[in-house]
Amino acid sequence: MTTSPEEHTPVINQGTMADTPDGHIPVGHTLPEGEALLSVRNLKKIYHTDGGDIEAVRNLTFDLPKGELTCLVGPSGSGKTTLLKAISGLLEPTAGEVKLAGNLVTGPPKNMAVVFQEYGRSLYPWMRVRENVELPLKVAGMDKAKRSQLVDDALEAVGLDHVPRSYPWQLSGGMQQRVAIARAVAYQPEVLLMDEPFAAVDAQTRADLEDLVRRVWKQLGVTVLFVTHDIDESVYLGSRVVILSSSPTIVQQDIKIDLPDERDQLETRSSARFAELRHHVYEQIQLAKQGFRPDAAKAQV
Ligand SMILES: Nc1ncnc2c1ncn2[C@@H]1O[C@H](COP(=O)(O)OP(=O)(O)OP(=O)(O)O)[C@@H](O)[C@H]1O
Repeated sequence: MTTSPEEHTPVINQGTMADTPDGHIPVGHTLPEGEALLSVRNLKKIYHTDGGDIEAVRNLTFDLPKGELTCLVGPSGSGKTTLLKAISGLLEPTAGEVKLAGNLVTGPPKNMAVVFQEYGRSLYPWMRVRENVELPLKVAGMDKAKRSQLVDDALEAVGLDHVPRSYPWQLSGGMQQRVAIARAVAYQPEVLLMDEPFAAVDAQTRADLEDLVRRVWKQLGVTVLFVTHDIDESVYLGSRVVILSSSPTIVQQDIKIDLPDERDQLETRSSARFAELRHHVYEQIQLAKQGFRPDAAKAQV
């Protein structure tokens, strides 16, 4: 039986950000000039390879308002990493643009930090925890007293103030990822991009790290874009979930997550609303895997 995404729409509450009555933010919806911290417009990426062109991202448009925690989910190979690289200025898009606070992104922006999945490769093994966290601040030319205070605060925020002199390889995987998060936090970015940061840690540690991200997000008021292929994680973490289609990628659906702001691994995940939202996102991902494309995309060949 063929299904359409409309048939899978859950009953979702009224939100605040230009959303439709059922809680969906219309695909391609943009905020008025000046309201978005990060704007992605008609972003397209084609990889030119010896074996031919690979159109990874076809046309992506969305805005991130300041202070929101948005999760991006999509099937494997749907272009999540490609998108994040383009947003962080590490990859030049084939067409379209990314703007951060109104400025065109053409290289890694100063007010952005990225946390990758592979913490083992993002930390310098010959530097102690404290030095790893401090490094971007040093590179930015910050004075020693201020650096020291920011590193102390960041290590405390991630619960690692007891191991500042350890080397990364002396720590567990979860602790190493916390060092990577501390480094991003100390840098005080306006936007924090996270690319499947917890994919390589065990389930218990992952739950702790999810709560850490929500805590840090609230404390700092930072705007977060969190990429994951884990549906439960996207619903638990986000105030909004953007669902990507399979490649060549477009936004398939954009939904508000109306769970209470205070989240708890046991309470939230066992609530009826969590189950409903999870079910909805799961169905959308299944549709994406089957090659479903929303109406708005059918005209985009
Ligand atoms: N450097 C590259 N050269 C050629 N093709 C690439 C390159 N990087 C990615 N691709 C292709 O672009 C598409 C999107 O890949 P990407 O890694 O961005 O997806 P993803 O959603 O992050 O995948 P995953 O969920 O497996 O991490 C895939 O078809 C991939 O094979």
